Amino acid sequence: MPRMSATAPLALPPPPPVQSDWALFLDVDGCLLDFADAPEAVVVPEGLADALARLSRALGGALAFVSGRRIVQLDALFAPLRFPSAGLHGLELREAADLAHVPDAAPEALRQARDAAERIAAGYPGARVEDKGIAIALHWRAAPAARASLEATAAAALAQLPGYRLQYGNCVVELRPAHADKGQAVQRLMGATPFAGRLPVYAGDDLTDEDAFAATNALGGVSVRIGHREPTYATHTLADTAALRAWLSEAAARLGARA
Ligand SMILES: O=P(O)(O)OC[C@H]1O[C@H](O[C@H]2O[C@H](CO)[C@@H](O)[C@H](O)[C@H]2O)[C@H](O)[C@@H](O)[C@@H]1O
Repeated sequence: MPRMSATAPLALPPPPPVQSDWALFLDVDGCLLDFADAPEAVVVPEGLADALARLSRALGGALAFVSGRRIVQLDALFAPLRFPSAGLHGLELREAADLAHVPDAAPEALRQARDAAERIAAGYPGARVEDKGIAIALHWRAAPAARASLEATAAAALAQLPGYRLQYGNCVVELRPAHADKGQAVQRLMGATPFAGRLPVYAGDDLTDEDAFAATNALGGVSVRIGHREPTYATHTLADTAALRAWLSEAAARLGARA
């Protein structure tokens, strides 16, 4: 596995144009979509769903979302499209449009942690507790003052939740089962049709995407960091969500015309 740069930021190159023999894995929040103050407030920009559908067809269906969100949320955001997807940071997996692996119900200690976090969030307008079933996300994007209390609640709850881990992200800490990650999701998807035999290419922005960058690199693929977060395992970079969408739109127009 390549070493993550922990000192001076690496001058990473932009990725090459998308090729028809690639398997494309896309993170969602902060990568495909701009951040919003709350999970349900994100907007799918005009034309993005069409571009993804065209690109998916041009790649023989080898385009998947790999997200911290639940797959059901991804389907709702991009309805009526249903892409192969990994949800909950790799805990949920749907290799094809009609297949889903649904994890177990939440343990009692997680429900108690959710209730405790909701009591804290009530004191900070804008703070959010997102209930994702077997995982919860404590958000402070619109209420930075809530951060310390939410982080402390999550850390305390972790002691009562064997098999769980904290997942830090952009203005969020999550309590989630530890037994899967986005890297494992990429490995699993690459073993399935229509991904197998293609070159894996992964785009993402956050800490949870580093597992996928490392897995993609180990498979000889191309990993693309969106934004400037350091250190990273990524081998390539694009400046922001708009640059990623432009890269995908160009590919949809070029490869879609040939398909
Ligand atoms: O793996 P991703 O697709 O990037 O999902 C990671 C988390 O994304 C969402 O939270 C983030 O986006 C929100 C909407 O823009 C924003 O309000 C929040 O501050 C971000 O952390 C989502 O709500 C989480 O469940 C995902 O795990």
